[in-house]
Amino acid sequence: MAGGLTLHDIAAGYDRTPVWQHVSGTFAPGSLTAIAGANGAGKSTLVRALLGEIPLRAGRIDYGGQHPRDFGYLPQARDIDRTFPLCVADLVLSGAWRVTGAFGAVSAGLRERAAHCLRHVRLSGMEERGIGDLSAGQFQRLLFARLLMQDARVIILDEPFTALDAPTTRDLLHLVDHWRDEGRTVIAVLHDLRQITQHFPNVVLLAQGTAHWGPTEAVLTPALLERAYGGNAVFACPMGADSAPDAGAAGDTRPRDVSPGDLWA
Ligand SMILES: Nc1ncnc2c1ncn2[C@@H]1O[C@H](COP(=O)(O)OP(=O)(O)OP(=O)(O)O)[C@@H](O)[C@H]1O
Repeated sequence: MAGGLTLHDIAAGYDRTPVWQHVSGTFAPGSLTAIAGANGAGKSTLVRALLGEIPLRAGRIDYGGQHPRDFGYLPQARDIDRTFPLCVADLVLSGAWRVTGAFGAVSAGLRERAAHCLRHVRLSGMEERGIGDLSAGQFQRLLFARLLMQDARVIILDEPFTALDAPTTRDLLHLVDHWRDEGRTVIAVLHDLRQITQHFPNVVLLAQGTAHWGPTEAVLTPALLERAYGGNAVFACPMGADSAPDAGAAGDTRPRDVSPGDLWA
């Protein structure tokens, strides 16, 4: 299936006990799927398995003729070293490494495309800035510009909106919608359940060592949420994302309590 991925009864882990097992399902071409679950449920482990970074304990992944190295991938912000001496333009252009090679010449056409990608995320005029001098939100916009530059059919985002203010989150969610409209396959690890119910039609909910996979309204039920997040049925919903009920000032990242009933309000 071009642009799709199918998991056949896979398991993965780091020691003798798998983090999760018996995970089966399809990320269809042009689909938008969230990966959800409590801290430690194995969301990043699933991302690593999809990227081929860790071996599977069981099962197989049908990549539909694609190679995971061609996927667009946005790691968690905490995993990125921003002290590296790169400017904004260099980082965006690095998204085209498949075209340019590691030390390849950059054509005028590629520079024009890079400028277009920066305009798309509202970073025009910052081309010469060092990446270490950007705010967290500007840096995340830059990473999305790099993904635009990469032009991948499959895009995997690991906690893309954590600690972002409402306008930045809204802009980047628009970009995700745009990718879906273009027929790209988007997979995103998210903690904000309201964001998932409002923007992601499909979800993989990791709970108790396996996955519940399907349409979001069929998976994020009170029973399965309780299975995933434990007995008190109250969930942290990061503020700053405009999806939070009574969202406060931009940049306010205090946790908020949201009950399962609120999710579909
Ligand atoms: N490199 C590793 N070596 C050993 N154990 C690991 C490694 N990486 C993760 N784990 C363990 O695997 C389990 C799943 O971790 P993972 O990071 O996939 O969870 P997560 O759902 O992404 O968590 P979070 O929401 O906190 O980011 C955890 O118990 C974690 O401690």
